[in-house]
Order: sequence, then C-alpha cells, then structure tokens
Amino acid sequence: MTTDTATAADQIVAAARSLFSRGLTHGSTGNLSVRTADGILITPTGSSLGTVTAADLSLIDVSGAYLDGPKPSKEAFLHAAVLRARPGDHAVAHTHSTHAAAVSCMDGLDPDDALPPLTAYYAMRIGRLPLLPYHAPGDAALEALAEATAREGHAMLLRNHGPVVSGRTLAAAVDAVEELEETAKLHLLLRGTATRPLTAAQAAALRPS
Ligand SMILES: O=C(CO)COP(=O)(O)O
Ligand SMILES: [Zn+2]
Repeated sequence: MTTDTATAADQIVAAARSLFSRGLTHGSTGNLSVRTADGILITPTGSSLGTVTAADLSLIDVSGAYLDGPKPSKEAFLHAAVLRARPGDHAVAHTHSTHAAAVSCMDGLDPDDALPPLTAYYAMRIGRLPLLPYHAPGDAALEALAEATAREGHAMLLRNHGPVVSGRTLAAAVDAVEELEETAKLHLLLRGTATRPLTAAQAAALRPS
C-alpha cells in the first residue's frame, strides 16, 4: 500500500521525534524514508531527527536521484537500493544507536549474521543480520552490495557504523530497528556469561519473510 506524501511526512516526523527523544539517534545521525506515490520521501542531510519538520523533507526517486526539496541524506542511495530490492517494503530506518553501533565495531563477527537470536522478538523482527564491510558514510560504492543484501532480508549492519532496516511501513521498520538495538544491548550485557540463544529451529520458526 503506497502512502500519500503528506501522510508519509507526518509519519517521518513522528518517528524521528520518537527515536531522537529516546536517545536512539543523536546529533545529526540517522535517516528515515518512506516510499510514496511521488517517489521516496527522506530526511535531509545534516538534520537532527529531534528537530526535522515535514517542510524540511527531501524527495528522491527509486534510482536515488534528487527530485525535490532540500539536499537529501547522504545515505539516500542506500534507502533507494533497499526499496528497489524489496517492493513489499515501503520504509527504511537507519540509526547509529549505541549498542548496535558498538556491535558493528566488534572484531570476530560472523559476516553472514552478526548477532545471535537471543530472544524470540529478535528472531521475529530481525531474523538474520548480515554485516556489510566498512565504507565511509555516503559512499555509493556500497549500493550494489546493499541492494543484493536487501533482496535476501530486510536488515543489515554497516561495519563501524550502524543498522539499516526496512519494513512494510515506517512503524514496522522502526519497531525492527529498536528490537535490533535492544538485542545488541543484551548481547553486550551477556558477554562473558554462558548464554543459550534460540536454537536454529526455534529461530527459523519465527523468522520474518
Ligand atoms: O547517518 C548519517 C550518515 O550515515 C547521517 O547522514 P545524513 O545527515 O546525510 O542523513
Ligand atoms: Zn549513518
């Protein structure tokens, strides 16, 4: 279902405030997008999600090209790549949330799946978390890999950076990125403690499509 641009703008501003007010984004980090009938509405580059308004939002097309409004997020190409790869998804959330960003800096991660399925909600909302190799923010060299990764699943972790998660709606994408953050926190809390994640079969039974 495609959202109209005015509704999408309201959704982006509400989600931005919600994330920023709870410390899930800080400074001018993170960006949100929603696919609309007109293109992809996305937060502008350099904006704080604590103060961005509906009038500040940028419009790009699915190729990532600029259409209207202020200069889009430098990660606009990533949002467009994910939405091209996932026609059933209509929104993308990217954050530098503390615990997920911390995990993205850890050595020895499994590049196919950076976090264990510690809880049922993690298995339901994220499932698998591929780790993408380090690129500087805004480096479009990541575009092809991000698009290919998004064809396999709706979540990915950018090395030394943070998560990118899509959803059928912005609410779903934000819900999933929050679940990822909380699971990253649990993972760090449990370091040094013998831990029993879900079994592969238990996780697979809950995995999102
Ligand atoms: O998260 C960010 C870069 O990765 C923020 O960039 P923008 O301000 O360009 O959206
Ligand atoms: Zn970022």
